[in-house]
Order: sequence, then structure tokens, then C-alpha cells
Amino acid sequence: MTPTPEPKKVKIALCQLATTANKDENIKTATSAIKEAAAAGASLVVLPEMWNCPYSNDSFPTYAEDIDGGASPSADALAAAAAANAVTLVGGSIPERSEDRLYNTCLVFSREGALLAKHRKVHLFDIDIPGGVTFKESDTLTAGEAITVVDTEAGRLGIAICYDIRFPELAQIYAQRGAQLIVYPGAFNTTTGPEHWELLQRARAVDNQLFVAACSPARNPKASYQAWGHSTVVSPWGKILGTTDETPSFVYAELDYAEIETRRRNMPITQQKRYDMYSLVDKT
Ligand SMILES: O=C(O)CCC(=O)C(=O)O
Repeated sequence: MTPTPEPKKVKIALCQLATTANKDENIKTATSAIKEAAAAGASLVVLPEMWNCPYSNDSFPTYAEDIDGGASPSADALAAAAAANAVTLVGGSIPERSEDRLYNTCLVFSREGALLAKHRKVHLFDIDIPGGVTFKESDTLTAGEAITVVDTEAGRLGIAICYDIRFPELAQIYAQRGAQLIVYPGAFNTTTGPEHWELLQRARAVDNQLFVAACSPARNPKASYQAWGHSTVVSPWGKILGTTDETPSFVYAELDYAEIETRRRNMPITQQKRYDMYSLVDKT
């Protein structure tokens, strides 16, 4: 990969969208949110995990779109919205159908609406917390096999989805590859969200001395899955640069990528790692 782009300042917008069971309505909501974020001055816009459908295993197969096959109204709408508003767009995620498999997939578009990257969620959300939350994405979805670092006009971005944030090795590999910001479209819930959502974002940011942004759907009281909301942007020092509650809302923050160099110079933990005692192997 080429050297990390020059440090610069980027205004990011996280669109905490209300999602419904109506895909067309969800696409309209996303399109108008991208326009509103751009009008507010954002050059990098982020959408939530599974923004075009309810977050449920019943929904994923019926809402899934064949992105590679060119049959994806959601992808088409995102490409058009990125170009119309001249923003770099991390398009949250949607259920993707590819041959006989389904994936939880994030698309990244340039300011011209070109598809820059496609990331399939690597760690599937299979958990069982009795009295709390039980979910098994692997009932319908297949895990991705590739990790994604992409150069954009808004910086070098590492892309990962929701449960992926619990795996520090992935974030460390992104940092090693020069990511300035890791973007996690996510949909934590009312059991794990209050305990871990902010903690994990701050941990990944401080571990790796880079920016972290996590964008959730808004909570829908009628939905089977109660999203935590609280979309958040964190600095390399672990500072919350912007956050919200569980309602449909926008989070704006300015990312000054020069801070990454400052923090790493002041506290050079990457050079201080004891790779004579332990190791991280990038097998991708
Ligand atoms: O890790 C968690 O607590 C929530 C993860 C999740 O909701 C997801 O991966 O979709």
C-alpha cells in the first residue's frame, strides 16, 4: 500500500437512521440524510449497520441484494447520493446475496460515486446471553474472508462491522496498514450497548492511536432487536468527539489526522511492543 495520505482535517457525519420494514422508505431516508449531512459540511458520511432492513434473521434473506450482479437498488442509491453530494460515503451495511450465500456487507463510495471497497463482516454475531440478548447471524449469514483498508479523499479508512470491534487483532492490523480512522457500522443492543459500545470504541482508538467512528441505527421500539444507538466518534486519545442518544440523529465531528502523529510521537507504543515475547500475524 502507498504511504498514508498527508494529514488533514475531515468533517465526519454519522447518520443514525430510523429503519423500518419498508426498504424503499429506508433508501429515501438514507438518501436524504446523506444530503443533509453534506449540506452541514461533512465530507465523510457514514450509515449504520443493516440500514435497509430490520435487523433480524427473518429479514436478511428477503432484503438481500445481489451487488456484484448489478441488482442492488440500495447500492445504486448510495452511489448516486455520494456523487450528488460529493461526499466519501461509508454506506453502513446491507444484506448481500452472492450465489447461494448471504453476507453483511459494507460499501464505500468516492465523491464521484465510484465503488472503492466492499467489506463483508468478518466476525459473525453469534451470542447467547440468557435474559439479555440471543442472536445467531450464522443461521443466515456467511462470514467474510477479507479485511478492508481503503484510501479515500477523507483519509485511509479501515472498515469493519459491529461485532468485529470486539477483536482487537483486526484493529491492530488496520493500524499497521496505516488506517487513520476505523469505521464500524454497528448495531449493539440494550444489553451489551450500555456496557461495551463506548468502551470498545475507546479501547480500539487508544490501543492503536487512531480515530474510531461507530454508526448505529436509531432504536425502533417496535422492532424485535432493540438497537442501542449512541453513534460515536472517538479520538486517538480516547476522547469522545461526538455522540448522541438512541433517537434518529446526526453526529458531527472534526477529525484532525495530525493528532495521530502527535500521540504516537509522544507515546510510541508501537515501537515499544515486545515482539520478542508475543506476536500478531497478519495472514490475509
Ligand atoms: O457485540 C455486540 O454486543 C453486538 C454486536 C452486534 O450487534 C452485531 O454484530 O450486529
